[in-house]
Amino acid sequence: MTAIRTEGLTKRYGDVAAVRDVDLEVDRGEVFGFLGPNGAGKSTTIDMLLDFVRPTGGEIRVLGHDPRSDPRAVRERVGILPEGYDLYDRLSARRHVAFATELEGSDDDPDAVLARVGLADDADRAVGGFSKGMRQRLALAMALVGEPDLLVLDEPSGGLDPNGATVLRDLVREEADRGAAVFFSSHLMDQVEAVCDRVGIMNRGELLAVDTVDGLRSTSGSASTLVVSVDEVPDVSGLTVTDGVSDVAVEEGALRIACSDPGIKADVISRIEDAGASVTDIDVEETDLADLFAEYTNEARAREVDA
Ligand SMILES: Nc1ncnc2c1ncn2[C@@H]1O[C@H](COP(=O)(O)OP(=O)(O)OP(=O)(O)O)[C@@H](O)[C@H]1O
Repeated sequence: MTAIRTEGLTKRYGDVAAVRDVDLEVDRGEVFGFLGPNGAGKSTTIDMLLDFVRPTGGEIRVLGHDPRSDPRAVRERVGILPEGYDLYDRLSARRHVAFATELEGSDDDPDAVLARVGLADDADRAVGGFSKGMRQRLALAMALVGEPDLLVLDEPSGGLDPNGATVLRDLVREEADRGAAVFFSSHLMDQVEAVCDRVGIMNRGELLAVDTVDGLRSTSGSASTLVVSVDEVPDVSGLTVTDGVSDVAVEEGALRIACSDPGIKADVISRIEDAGASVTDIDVEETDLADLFAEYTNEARAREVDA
């Protein structure tokens, strides 16, 4: 079942197109990472999914409902970790979660929910004394109450230490495995890369690409970079025309060969040897999501400058 579907989703603020013509589909059981630089339109998109902001154009369905005509039906089944959330400093962590269960009409045990986010030992403490990361864990616990069909997490990694980041990753996978869709926005590429089935890259209101991380790697033309150290740099002008090689650079006794086809590496190495060089070392650098993200957003900027 589709958890989120948008068609031509658009939001204008005067001359600013915060979100432009976005078509998006996220399924139940899927973890979808929503990436983009500041001002890309991520929060505006999330706010439209939850009817906190009204679109100026396009269609939206969340869990089969139009949030504009049926916001309650949507919010009842969605667990939300908003960008800015309110906690009550004098109340305990347990009281916060109990409050969320009352609102949801859920019979979840608040202590069990707090244990999932690593706050079991702090259940009785007033949250006024909580650190930033502990507050973030508590807000996440409140979003988990009631087994939502869709989790919408706006920058969920904020303030989390490495242990908290692991807890978050495990929780996200558990929720997807029980059939929930997880839609989260983030600037932290390694978090997104580790946990997402697919990612969408937003820039200046436009959804530039939607794919798996591997899919983005192969369409960007740089799945990985082969770094081949040689005793003497040979003439490799023929290499760039090889299918599967998207770029060749020479750098301090090494050739850096960007490969769009991961299967081309052995062939590339034998061609370097055929050109008369002795290969002294070979290293493979996978293109990470941060590189891909920079590539997509820089390309979009270059197109705008050209236009
Ligand atoms: N209420 C508003 N009035 C006018 N412009 C707005 C409003 N809300 C958002 N915008 C504009 O819409 C664009 C997208 O903003 P949005 O907050 O959705 O970006 P974002 O991707 O969530 O950014 P960030 O990562 O910084 O949170 C920005 O240019 C922003 O200035």
